[in-house]
Amino acid sequence: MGNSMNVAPKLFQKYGDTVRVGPRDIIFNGKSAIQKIIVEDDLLKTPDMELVRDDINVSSLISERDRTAYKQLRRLMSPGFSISYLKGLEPLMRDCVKEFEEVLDLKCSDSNGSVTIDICGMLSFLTSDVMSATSFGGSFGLVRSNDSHLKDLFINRMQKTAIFGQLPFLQYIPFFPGFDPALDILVNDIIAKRRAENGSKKRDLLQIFLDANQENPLSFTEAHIVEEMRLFMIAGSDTTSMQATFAIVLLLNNEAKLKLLVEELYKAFPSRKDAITFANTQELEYLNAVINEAMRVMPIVTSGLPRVTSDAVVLNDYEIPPGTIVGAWISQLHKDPRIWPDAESFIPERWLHAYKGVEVDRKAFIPFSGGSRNCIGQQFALKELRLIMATLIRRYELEEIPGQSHELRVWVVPAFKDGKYMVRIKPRED
Ligand code: HEM
Repeated sequence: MGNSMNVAPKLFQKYGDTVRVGPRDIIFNGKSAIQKIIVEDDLLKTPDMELVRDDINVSSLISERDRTAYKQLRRLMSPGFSISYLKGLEPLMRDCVKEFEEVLDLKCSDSNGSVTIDICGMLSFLTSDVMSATSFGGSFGLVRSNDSHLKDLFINRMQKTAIFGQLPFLQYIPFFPGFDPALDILVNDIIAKRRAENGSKKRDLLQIFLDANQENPLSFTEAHIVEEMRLFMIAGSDTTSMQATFAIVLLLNNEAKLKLLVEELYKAFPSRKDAITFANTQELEYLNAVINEAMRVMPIVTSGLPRVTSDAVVLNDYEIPPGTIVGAWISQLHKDPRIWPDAESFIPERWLHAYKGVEVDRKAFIPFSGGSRNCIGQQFALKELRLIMATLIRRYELEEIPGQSHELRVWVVPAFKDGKYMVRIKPRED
């Protein structure tokens, strides 16, 4: 798994847009095949989605495969991602970013003005604080405490779930470490605290889960609440933090592009103290172009989106039989030189006007997937990315520590092989 992001592109290069990688397992590149798999035919997720479940009988928004049950879940959770609801989350998100800034400022002043930090680790703490603050009733405070303990509980559980899903016998081997009960204790404490607050009803994801449980305690059980919280914490934190880190890597390695972004941000926020908000970052053209281009060149979804055919379907001129696993490689599509001139290069300008005579083809850019199973957190993530990027780039000078490897490995999302990305950071003058 760790190296699949590097193997698949080589297979496509060698064999073309359709590569059979197992008896009933085919990976696809090409706009029409990917659009058909993900959007037009909206094929079902694969049975191995069950591997991300703690308990095979307890599904979540991410792992539910049955179309009817999935629709009900999605309808239940959609209010938690509506535009008006997201607007209400802004103060909570901004408080987390403000805390991040205070911690950065303190680190700089304690070190005579500038400091070397692992920006990847710090952003991962920040996005976990944002998820816990906006969705589960209170920030974990990881940025302030610099203690990864709470986050590790979620990550370790995810890893164990995947290991036990593939090698179930391990659970029965004496002394093989099982699930750490600390995660359940943490989540159950959060739930108990919210139930005790009965009077002041918050309208966050946790409350949506609790209300669903109160209405239908048999179909949306306590175990479902825990499962949703666990998976939302994972889907909503390291995805955004890694994408922000990748945008920084690209900017620090493309000085001219960084300069253009800094200019746009100085114009929008002449003083270092100017408030950076959802509204005043939404329309910043170059910032949005940088974010799109970073998602294209260094995406966090680096494996194919796996789906399974229920009927025969024609993809890339091949008739694919029912019961075949078909992988839609969006990361490959995003770098297809037939669609993107200078596909491997970081060129935010292509999002502003035709580049080398070619307008961006929006149907060839689906970083949040499409169809019924698209990312429910897309708008949440974009708003968060704009706040984080505008804050970091407007308020700090960043410089990459030279000689670092940019090599990646994939677990749930890609991570640096060295586990960190070090930058020198210094508050900007006004
Ligand atoms: C840059 C950030 C993000 C990217 C690029 C991203 C990308 C994606 C993609 C490609 C999928 C579809 C997977 C598939 O089709 O198999 C997905 C699903 C999902 N994402 Fe995101 N995501 C991001 C951030 C978030 C955030 C912030 C949240 C929550 C607040 C979130 C929650 C989810 C959930 C719950 C699903 C499953 C949806 C379903 O199956 O109905 N994501 N994401």
